[in-house]
Amino acid sequence: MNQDQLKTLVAQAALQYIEPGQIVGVGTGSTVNKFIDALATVKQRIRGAVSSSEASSERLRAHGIAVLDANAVESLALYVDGADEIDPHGCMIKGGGAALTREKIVAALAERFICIADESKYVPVLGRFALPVEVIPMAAQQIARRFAAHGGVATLRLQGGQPLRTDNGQHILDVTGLCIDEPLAFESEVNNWPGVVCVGVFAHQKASVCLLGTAEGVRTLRF
Ligand SMILES: O=C(CO)[C@H](O)[C@H](O)COP(=O)(O)O
Repeated sequence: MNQDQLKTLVAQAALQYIEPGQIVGVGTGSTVNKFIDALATVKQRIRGAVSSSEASSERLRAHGIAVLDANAVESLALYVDGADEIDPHGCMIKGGGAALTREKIVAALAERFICIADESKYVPVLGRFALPVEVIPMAAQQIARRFAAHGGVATLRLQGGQPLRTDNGQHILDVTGLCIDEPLAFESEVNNWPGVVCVGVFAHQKASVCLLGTAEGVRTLRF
């Protein structure tokens, strides 16, 4: 099976967690797009979705799935999203699709985070994937210098030759050269740096379950 087929497999497997009448938290990315398509097949059974990006909202609406405002919801039973990396404790790097801030907000509403990922995302230690960090533009260089003190190299993410603007109107730094072996402490530290909107380490909002697509089928990891 190729990576695309593995994404389809785990996206469909996530449907087993959907219960009648639920409002589903929905992430962002190519794996989640497949989940949204799968969710459309059971849309009569759910009340709607809280979405983590404009792109996911658009896809949900195109399928006729109601998109609710996060402020209108007190809690969600579950949040389904992909990851760029996931470690053996369920901590993740996310934000490859630049939606990390809203992803963390919706994940924080949910009792359970169901991560859907192909096996290439499963790593012993986080940090091989460049860590996305959403920043206020005027703080970008000082944040880059702080990462340099940690051995990281921060690069401003571009789109069409211009700094990418997130759904929140901010910039993204992608940081290479990090070895994130204490994700909880690292997430807390970076969150405290002035100008950081959101760091793409998900340790406080880690996965409860990961549906990992492998050549042998879906492996369920519980954390
Ligand atoms: O964090 C994300 C978007 O901000 C995605 O979940 C992550 O990038 C994985 O994406 P994909 O399913 O396309 O591999």
